[in-house]
Amino acid sequence: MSQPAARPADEPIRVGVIGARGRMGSEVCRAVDAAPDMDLVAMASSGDWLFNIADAGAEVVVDFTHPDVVMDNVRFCVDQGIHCVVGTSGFDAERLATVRSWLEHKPQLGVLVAPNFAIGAVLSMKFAEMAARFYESVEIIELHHARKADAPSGTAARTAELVAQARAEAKMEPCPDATTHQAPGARGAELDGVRVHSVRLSGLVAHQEVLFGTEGETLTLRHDSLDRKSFMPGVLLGVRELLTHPGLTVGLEAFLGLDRP
Ligand SMILES: NC(=O)C1=CN([C@@H]2O[C@H](COP(=O)(O)OP(=O)(O)OC[C@H]3O[C@@H](n4cnc5c(N)ncnc54)[C@H](OP(=O)(O)O)[C@@H]3O)[C@@H](O)[C@H]2O)C=CC1
Ligand SMILES: O=C(O)C1=N[C@H](C(=O)O)C[C@H](O)C1
Repeated sequence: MSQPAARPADEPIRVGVIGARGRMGSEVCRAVDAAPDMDLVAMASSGDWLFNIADAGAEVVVDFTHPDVVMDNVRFCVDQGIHCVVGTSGFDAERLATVRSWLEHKPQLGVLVAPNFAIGAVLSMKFAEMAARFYESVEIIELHHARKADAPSGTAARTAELVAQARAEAKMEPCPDATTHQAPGARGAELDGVRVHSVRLSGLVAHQEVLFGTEGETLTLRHDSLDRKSFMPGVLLGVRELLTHPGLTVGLEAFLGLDRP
């Protein structure tokens, strides 16, 4: 089984992109191309042979594909000893545990799974986690472009998970909700006890509101990605940091120093 080779620090990082023709993948190719410390050595699209990426000597792969195929791509990278930055959505606890198990025998290899690479989205998730214990009610509204394949978004699922953990630690009751009559879906999906509503609208990119409420006040945390360029600094940071962060990292927080109190 391959391990990543020791690398000279002053050489550009050799990066491959899977999903290179997609909305995110094409933006990543442009960002990597423009980064002075990176070389874009391989681009794979659906139907392409992934071994081209290994043959090109990629050290780090960036994956923006589809929840149905991403696990095969990560498995390929781990088998080939290539670090992997994963932006594709669809990761639950079971998938993360599987990736962790693949990495057990690869002590030098890193995989980053980040539900959202935009700094404001990462901060918003952090702020939601902080606010959760102070408000009896919370609901999430995520709003995306109409071509998005999955609902709810990976960001909303992660936000719900973080909020639910904070509420459980504070031993809070379920959110109050007296609804007894409703049209199917009117109250959204329930994730970890948190209601999540998904809007799909042409013209949007990626947006989220976390609504908190308690006696006499509400707090709304809103983040808007208005352009896919908003994700690029985070993706490039992930590529650089993975070289020195073996194992599975979930979320960009650790690479931004936001995992510390
Ligand atoms: N973490 C983050 O910050 C962000 C995450 N995302 C996530 O990234 C993913 C992609 O989003 P987006 O770029 O909008 O989607 P797109 O549909 O625009 O792009 C996905 C691309 O992946 C290609 N693809 C599908 N299967 C394979 C495969 N087996 N091997 C190689 N390429 C493949 C598709 O090709 P084809 O069209 O030919 O099938 C398509 O070009 C989604 O899960 C989305 O939620 C999006 C934005 C930010
Ligand atoms: O599909 C998208 O566009 C996005 N997907 C990610 C998600 O599902 O959370 C990140 C961001 O919201 C954009």
